[in-house]
Amino acid sequence: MDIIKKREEKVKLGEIDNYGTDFLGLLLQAYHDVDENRRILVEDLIDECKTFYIVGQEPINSLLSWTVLLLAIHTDWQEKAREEVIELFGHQNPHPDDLSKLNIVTMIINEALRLYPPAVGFPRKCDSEVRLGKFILPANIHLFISNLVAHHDPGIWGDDAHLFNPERFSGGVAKATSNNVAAYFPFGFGPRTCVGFNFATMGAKIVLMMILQRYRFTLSPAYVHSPVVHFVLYPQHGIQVILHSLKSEEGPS
Ligand code: HEM
Repeated sequence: MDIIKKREEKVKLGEIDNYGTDFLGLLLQAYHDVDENRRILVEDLIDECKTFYIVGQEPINSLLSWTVLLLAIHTDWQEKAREEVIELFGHQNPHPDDLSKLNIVTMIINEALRLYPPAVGFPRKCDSEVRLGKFILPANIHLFISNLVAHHDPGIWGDDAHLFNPERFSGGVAKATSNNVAAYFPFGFGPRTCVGFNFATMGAKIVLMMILQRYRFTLSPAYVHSPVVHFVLYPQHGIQVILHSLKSEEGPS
């Protein structure tokens, strides 16, 4: 509330002439909208801030944790990813405009999201009776649509569904799912699909690349595999890896 009040105060005192063009600014404009029908309540404003604060961090932390685990085990893919990053960016910080050039890193992120989707599913309610394949779903039924289940279905992904194989995404999602793209939905689908999709994948790629530029990592014997769902899918006991600085490997410079 402090941040909100400070911004409102600045507008009141004429220090700034609008609430700002960032997300909070847009929410504040909606809260102060002169048109009653468009105006939002202070509770809505606070709820939106809470939602973005939580969903803006936890799922990305989850994605990065599982990706680091997978690459600590599959060091061949870690090496391939590092080669790609060094070739594209050298030791410079990656620039968001160049992320579309990434191939291997994108395949790895896709595969990590398949095996360990941070949001393992989402609830839906049928407004009216609907046919879903051979099922008739009655009105008002509550459903939990699990991407975790779909992402591990050998009928879609093949016998290696449970294995880490980023190569399956080399031709994109359509090829990986044999043109059944709805079978892969780490960010949901339809009108309520994740609004943070681009931000999340961009952030995760940048952090991963910055780690790859600086460290080789292997799995610590202390690691105990125990994925649990508590809002997101996270490693209950953390992910212990051993970092090897690439600077020290290169020798003194
Ligand atoms: C790896 C990271 C993320 C994953 C896997 C993820 C996944 C999801 C999923 C599965 C949904 C439900 C979609 C549906 O009901 O169809 C969702 C909704 C949402 N996500 Fe994300 N998310 C991630 C990051 C983010 C970030 C960074 C933000 C914001 C900065 C964000 C904001 C939202 C919001 C606001 C919704 C609700 C959309 C609505 O109900 O209209 N997410 N996300």
